[in-house]
Parts: sequence; structure tokens; C-alpha cells
Amino acid sequence: MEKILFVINPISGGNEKEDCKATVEKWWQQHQLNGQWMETTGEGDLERINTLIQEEKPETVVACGGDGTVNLVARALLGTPINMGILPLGSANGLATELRIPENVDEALDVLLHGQPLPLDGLLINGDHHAFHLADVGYNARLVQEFESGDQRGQLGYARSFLRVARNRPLAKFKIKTGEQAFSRRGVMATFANARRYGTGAIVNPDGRTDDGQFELCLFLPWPRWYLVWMSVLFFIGQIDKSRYVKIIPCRTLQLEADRPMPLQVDGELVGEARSISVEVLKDKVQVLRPAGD
Ligand SMILES: Nc1ncnc2c1ncn2[C@@H]1O[C@H](COP(=O)(O)OP(=O)(O)OP(=O)(O)O)[C@@H](O)[C@H]1O
Repeated sequence: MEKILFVINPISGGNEKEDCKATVEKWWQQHQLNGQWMETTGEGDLERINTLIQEEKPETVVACGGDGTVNLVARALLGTPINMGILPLGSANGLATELRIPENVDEALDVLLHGQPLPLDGLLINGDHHAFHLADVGYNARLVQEFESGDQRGQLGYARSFLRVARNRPLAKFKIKTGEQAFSRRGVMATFANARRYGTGAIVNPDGRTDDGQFELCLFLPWPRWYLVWMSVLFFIGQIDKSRYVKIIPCRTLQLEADRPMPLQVDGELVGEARSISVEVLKDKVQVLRPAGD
């Protein structure tokens, strides 16, 4: 009987999980699977998953939550032969969307049975943060910081944070060194992109692939204020690479020095402020179950 461990974040997406858990348990029975739950607590979850993997030896571990939960499970599975599945239950399901994993629970469960395991690259940032989706310093990280520190949630809270950051955007001088080139530019944001799009749908890295053994530095130069609307259009039609205020550079390693500390965001989580950032592609990959035919 195939063993599957489901790691579920009870607070992801801000909704109850009871119906979803009942659907999953019925699915275990229907397909004679040996399923098990592990609920995350936000503390020591990685160690608990590692212990369960050693004791129970599951063939598949499924991340049930948003990008933070996917990141947690992917870290546990790096370099192992265990397949990772995803049940997208977060408020942001950026990586699941990128990998074409459906948000409908029945359809996502179907991918666990009939999908194919495909490799997913990972990035190591400053030697201790793992990213599988997108990380950045500057504009977007400041937006996440504003949103989290504000008392208003939802779309309205997001719109308010957006306007505040747009009025007073972060600006720094970046010194950048990749394997191939070294240069200095003033910029408002640098994204380290394994994937193509943010959870909001904004396409930051139109030609990115999650399995090509490299990542892209997407560098945003200071754009004139009038350009913001056109910039947003380019983000949503997948043509941001055509903007003269954006430079996209494929890399395997990167060193970035900013002339002031900037907020750093990794897979949807703020991890503090940094002036000096190193990024490298990890040698080990995670095998993620994706819809067959992708
Ligand atoms: N039981 C728990 N109680 C509180 N926080 C938790 C719990 N389990 C996990 N977390 C936290 O949830 C975050 C990950 O959330 P995830 O990305 O899976 O869902 P999400 O709904 O998309 O969240 P967010 O909107 O914050 O991105 C991590 O910060 C993690 O520490």
C-alpha cells in the first residue's frame, strides 16, 4: 500500500480545512492508500517532517497550503527520491499556478495519482534561505512589509499598501556580480526568479523555467511615475522584458550589494533586511508531481 504524508497548514488561505480533509480521506480509501496527516504549527515543522519521513518512509509528501507550505515541504525533500505533491490551499498559490496544479481539490488529487514527477530547481539565498518560486529585495518586499504591518487585510489593504510604496518607493545603488559580468546600477527592485509569475499573476520573468538549472535576475531601474500604469500592463500581458526599465539576466550565481539595507522576501515570507545578497542554484532538485503531458 502506497504511503502518502499530507502536510497541512491549518491557517493557510484563512479558511476551514474540515471539508477538504474529509475529501482527502475518502480519496485514500477509494484508492487504498496509506495516508497520514501532519499539521504545521509554524514552529519546528521542518524537523517534524524530517522525523516522519525517516520513521514512515512515505513515497510521496504533499504540501497542503500556500507558497510557504510548499517551500517547507520542498526543503524537506531536497535531494531525496521522494515525490512532492501540492494541494493549493493558500491565499497565494504562486508556485502551484506556475506548475499548472489545479486549485480544485479533486483535480489536484488526480494529479497525485496520474501526474508525472518533474524536477524543480531551488535557490539558496545568503547561504540559509531556500527559494523555489521567487525572492526579491526592494519594491515588492517593501509592499509585503507594509501589508503585514498594516491593520487592513484583503484587496483594500493591499491597494493601500501599494499606493504607499508607489509614493515612496525604495531606491538603492546595486553592485552586481554574476558568473559572467559585473556592473553597478540604481534600482528599485531586484527579483531572483526561479519561476515566471507572482501569486498576483504579475509575470516578472516571461521566459523563466523552473527546471533549467538557472535563475533570472530581474532588475527594475527607476521608472518615471507616469510609467506605472504601462508597467502594470506589461506585467499582466507577459511583456515586462520589453520595458527599457527592466533588465533580465540569466544566472547560476549572483552577488548583489546595495548601498543601504533593503527588505528581503523569499517565497512570500519576509526574512529581514539585507544589504549584501548571494544567490546560487542548488545542485539537488525536488521531484514535483505535475499534470501529465506538461
Ligand atoms: N498552525 C499554524 N499557526 C500559525 N502559523 C502557521 C501555522 N502553520 C504554518 N504557519 C505559518 O504559515 C505561513 C505559511 O503560509 P502559507 O504560505 O502556506 O499559506 P498562505 O495562506 O498563502 O499564507 P500567506 O497569506 O501568509 O502567504 C508560514 O509563515 C508558517 O510559519
